[in-house]
Amino acid sequence: MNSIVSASGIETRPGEAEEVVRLKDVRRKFGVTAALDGVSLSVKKGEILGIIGRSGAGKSTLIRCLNGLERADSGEIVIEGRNIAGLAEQELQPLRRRIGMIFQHFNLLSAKTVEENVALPLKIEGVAKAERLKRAQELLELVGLSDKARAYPSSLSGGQKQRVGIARALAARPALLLSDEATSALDPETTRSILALLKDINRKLGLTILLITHEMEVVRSIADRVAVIDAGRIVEEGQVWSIFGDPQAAITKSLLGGIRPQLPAHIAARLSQKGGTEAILSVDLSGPEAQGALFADLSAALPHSFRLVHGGIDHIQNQPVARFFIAVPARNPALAEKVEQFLKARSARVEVLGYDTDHD
Ligand SMILES: Nc1ncnc2c1ncn2[C@@H]1O[C@H](COP(=O)(O)OP(=O)(O)OP(=O)(O)O)[C@@H](O)[C@H]1O
Repeated sequence: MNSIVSASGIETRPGEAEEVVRLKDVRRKFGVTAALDGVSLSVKKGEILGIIGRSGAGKSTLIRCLNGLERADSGEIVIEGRNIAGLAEQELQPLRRRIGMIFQHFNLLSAKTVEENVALPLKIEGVAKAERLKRAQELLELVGLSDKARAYPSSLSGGQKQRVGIARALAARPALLLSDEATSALDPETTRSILALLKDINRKLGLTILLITHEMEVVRSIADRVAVIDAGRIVEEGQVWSIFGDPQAAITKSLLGGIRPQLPAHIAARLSQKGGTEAILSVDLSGPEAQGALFADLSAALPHSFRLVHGGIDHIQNQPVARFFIAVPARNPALAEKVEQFLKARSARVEVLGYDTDHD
């Protein structure tokens, strides 16, 4: 197939978006622990990729391999078309500048003013003072902190400190912004404003962002795609609405437990595997099928065949994502079967969770 070499030197096939980052079979062991056990993934230009995983899954090791602080044992780490695995320290430095980073605890220098903090990456690059202060001003305007240029970090709120962190990360016009739990130390309202800022910058500048987080809400609200890492492996990957709407791996279901409707605990506690008066079904569907009148249609087709127990419709990336729990009379197995068939014909994922005798 024909390939095109773009301005950044990356080969792309026609119709394929340019990849800013590509990892291929990256491995890193610490003793017997495989922190990264064959990770392959890519981030396209202008995309926001979220990486989620439980503690110890390998997220920090992945970030450290990407910014060259950690060496992979094997595999390819390609940034803007260049494999950084195996590069010597001096060769790594200019490539490291192509990656901006923001951190949970901001990592600002307390003895420097806000504008000096923002301009620091440019000072390290040897950019003249007037030019770097001009750039710092532009960036402070972008993050809404022009009036704090001469302030010191200690006088700022957590949200303002993270805005400074974002401005500093963008100073050297990076190809990629790595966000390492950047909102984990912030309250929910401040988190929302920082996420809105990141999304805004992503849209305005076409900035590519890779964010590592244990907060599912962060991924839900700004990421385009999500990859789930577990024991050093990517176990699931796809568009956020699709993965959040229909997670396959047990770890993904568990991580998303707090964000997707769950069967209320008191009902779950009394389910048995047979012998109840009602079967409790989970019904998951996303995309266009989740729109509309599924339950009205079911009611019309099979009157008195179910009762809604719990659930709702969310919207992720403008796509409806529905998860409901329904109770179906168990005395008539043929009816329960028809309900299941009806829902599956509408592309729903249906699972019988158990049987209830004591409904409220
Ligand atoms: N320098 C090291 N020496 C020994 N083991 C390490 C080292 N760094 C990471 N590990 C191990 O590798 C695995 C992955 O660790 P990593 O810090 O990448 O996970 P994580 O997903 O970032 O976890 P957390 O969310 O808690 O920060 C863990 O089992 C960890 O104990």
